[in-house]
Amino acid sequence: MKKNILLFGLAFVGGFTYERYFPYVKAFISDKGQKNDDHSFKSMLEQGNYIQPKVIDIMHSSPDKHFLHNFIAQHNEALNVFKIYYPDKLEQKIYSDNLESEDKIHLHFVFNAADHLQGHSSIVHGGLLATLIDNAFGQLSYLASGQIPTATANLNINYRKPVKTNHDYMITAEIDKIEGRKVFLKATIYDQDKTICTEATGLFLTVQWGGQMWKNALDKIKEVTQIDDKIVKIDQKKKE
Ligand SMILES: CCCCCCCCCCCCCCCC(=O)SCCNC(=O)CCNC(=O)[C@H](O)C(C)(C)COP(=O)(O)OP(=O)(O)OC[C@H]1O[C@@H](n2cnc3c(N)ncnc32)[C@H](O)[C@@H]1OP(=O)(O)O
Repeated sequence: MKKNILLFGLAFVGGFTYERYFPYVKAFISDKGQKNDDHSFKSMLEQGNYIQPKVIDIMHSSPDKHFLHNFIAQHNEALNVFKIYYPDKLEQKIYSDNLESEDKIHLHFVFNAADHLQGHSSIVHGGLLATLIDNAFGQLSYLASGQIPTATANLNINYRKPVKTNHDYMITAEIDKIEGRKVFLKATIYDQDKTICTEATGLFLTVQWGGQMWKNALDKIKEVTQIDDKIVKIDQKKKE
């Protein structure tokens, strides 16, 4: 009888652990994120010591619902390339203290949109560019405000040149200033010749929404990956 209870208990705990962690483990060991590792900006980002945290690939593959990650990044035919790069010094701060408001932290997002994301023929839909920039601002402001969720209060976009499908582009997002709950950001989309195609500014405000959801997601990922040890440093990888 006791043995049966013990077996039942073990099965229950095993099932719970499997249910909770397996999707993350699967995402972590999957090579999904490695398929589109090459792009036009790779050597430039390597020289600038930008890293590509593995956690981002996990977020793209995770079962947690998120608009961009689930709708676009996971759609096999939408983005030929979608890679997020953080500066090395940001990596050390993600799970610890706040970024200093004066830090000019940059995040870089490299993307190459497939034909499925065109508006006019061979031109990436402007709404997609707004989404990518909004999401970049959302990540950066979340990290810059010490992992407090933020909401878009204002987003301005100047579309200077068409962004073409099936070409590599880079979004650079940075903090302009932080004043209390207000995070002011700016972003630029460059083509492979470093020509500016799109410029944006944004105002994000810290809010009470969904903080626990993001915290839970990051905690789960952290537990599975022991993130501090497993973040992939592309410059180190290259030297190996
Ligand atoms: C390891 C890596 C992990 C990464 C992990 C990343 C996780 C994280 C990723 C998340 C990535 C998703 C990113 C999606 C981002 C959205 O899509 S959010 C959804 C779209 N946005 C919305 O729905 C917001 C709708 N608006 C609102 O709810 C409210 O207007 C707001 C924005 C919360 C502000 O309302 P409030 O809190 O009542 O603030 P309020 O008192 O009105 O204003 C405060 C101040 O801001 C100013 N202000 C407010 N609005 C404006 C405005 N539009 N323009 C100028 N000033 C304004 C006010 O004038 C006031 O200024 P002061 O008088 O204090 O100087």
